[in-house]
Amino acid sequence: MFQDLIAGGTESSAVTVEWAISEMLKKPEIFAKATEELDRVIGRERWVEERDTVNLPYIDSIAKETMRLHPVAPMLVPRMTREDCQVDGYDILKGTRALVNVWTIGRDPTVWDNPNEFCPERFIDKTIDVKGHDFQLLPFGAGRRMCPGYPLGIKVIQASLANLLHGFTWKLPGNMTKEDLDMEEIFGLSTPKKCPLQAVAVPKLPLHLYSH
Ligand code: HEM
Repeated sequence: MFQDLIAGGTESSAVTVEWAISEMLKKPEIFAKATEELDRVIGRERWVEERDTVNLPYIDSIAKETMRLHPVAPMLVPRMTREDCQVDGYDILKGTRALVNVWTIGRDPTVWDNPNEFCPERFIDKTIDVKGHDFQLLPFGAGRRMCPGYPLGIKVIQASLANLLHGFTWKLPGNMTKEDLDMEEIFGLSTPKKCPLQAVAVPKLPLHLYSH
């Protein structure tokens, strides 16, 4: 069970961070905004620590925007109705298997402006969170079977993304252009990238910070 918890937690965070950097390589101006925030809040003499993340609203918005477009579990975990009920005028019989398609909710044009555009700014100064109360953004699910690891998951995503952006300048390899970057996903129980991201990470902090 512990192995499952560790594997589930680390894989989900790594997939999310890979999507975040891929989306940013498609829209390089976002790197500049993230770098501005990191330089202002952290400076160039140290790495980002977990306690810093509350002071990094733009990094938080990048994480949320990535989870909106690329939820790790696009259909959550299936539910079974325990009694007959009605949802939005539809009769649902007891014992029906119900799937909540958070992937589609995250791209619903009646809920989101320009839903297919990666735009972290949409979360700036908004209270919308990933704690299962804002039904338009449910990357960790909601209710009694919501992800119990979400406080850890969100912190791992924020801290690792912040450090990867703080410590490195990101580029596409060789002559590759942002148009060449493949954004296809494998659609199943989870949604990893079909083609793993290949990118060049160039250190940008003082060299002694990379020594241990
Ligand atoms: C990026 C990080 C993570 C994401 C996006 C994520 C997402 C999810 C989602 C969507 C569910 C299903 C919730 C539902 O159907 O309402 C789930 C369930 C679960 N997650 Fe996570 N998770 C993450 C990290 C973690 C971590 C770090 C742990 C443990 C340390 C964990 C343990 C679990 C467990 C045990 C369940 C099953 C809960 C149940 O069925 O009652 N997850 N997760």
